[in-house]
Amino acid sequence: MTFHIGAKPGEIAETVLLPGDPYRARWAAQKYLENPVLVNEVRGMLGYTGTWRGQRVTIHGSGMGMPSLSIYATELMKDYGTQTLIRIGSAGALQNEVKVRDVVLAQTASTCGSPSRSIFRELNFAPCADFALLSAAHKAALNIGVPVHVGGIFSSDTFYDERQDLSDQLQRHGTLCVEMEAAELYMLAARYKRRALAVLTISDHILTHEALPADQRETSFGAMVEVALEAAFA
Ligand SMILES: O=P(O)(O)O[C@H]1O[C@H](CO)[C@@H](O)[C@H]1O
Ligand SMILES: O=c1cc[nH]c(=O)[nH]1
Repeated sequence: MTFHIGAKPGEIAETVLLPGDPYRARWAAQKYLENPVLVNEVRGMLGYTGTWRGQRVTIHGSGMGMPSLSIYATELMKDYGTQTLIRIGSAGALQNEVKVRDVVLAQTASTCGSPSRSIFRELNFAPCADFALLSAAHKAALNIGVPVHVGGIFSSDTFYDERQDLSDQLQRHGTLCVEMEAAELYMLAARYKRRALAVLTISDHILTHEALPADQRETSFGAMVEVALEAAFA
């Protein structure tokens, strides 16, 4: 047990999928894992361990934002020995060719600040995905047939953006989408020498304001979960 995770030693798998939403963790575990067992519910942050094609997997909520993600990712790596961490999140599209329901694989994630900012001081560290996971996820997305984009994303500290100038520069420099956790996940994985990837589903479009209807969220998130599982065990 840790401050924030109630699982006993051995109850967390070496591969963990991390949705921001704990209810997405429950949905994905019940839909994709064999024999999912609830291993954490401290603060309502649900985590389930089961198997996928015979391989042990945990699906655990990370909460919203980098401070929350950093707590769970750090405890998973340091206290439970997690080796592979794949975020399965929603994101807002920043490019016209990136459409609602498309999958984005975050090759790198820019940020204005994250919990790791204080240790990097003046260094603008460039967080990046594990290449083997990224490559396997791309192959899996092509096999599944879901539209997929690979490139840079933005991990924001704010959902309600007040910086149109920043959005304009991100868009101008080819940033595919915005979400709120990947940059810190990649920084932590680099620090602890683990594998990390963010697989994202576009839930809304920053330019067109199109959004995924609530009743289509689950079905649209399925491809992302399948891509993450295929990549983890490729
Ligand atoms: O759908 P999740 O994984 O929570 O991800 C996105 O959704 C939340 C904001 O609504 C933030 O956590 C953002 O990163
Ligand atoms: O952080 C996020 C997540 C989904 N959609 C957004 O616009 N922002």
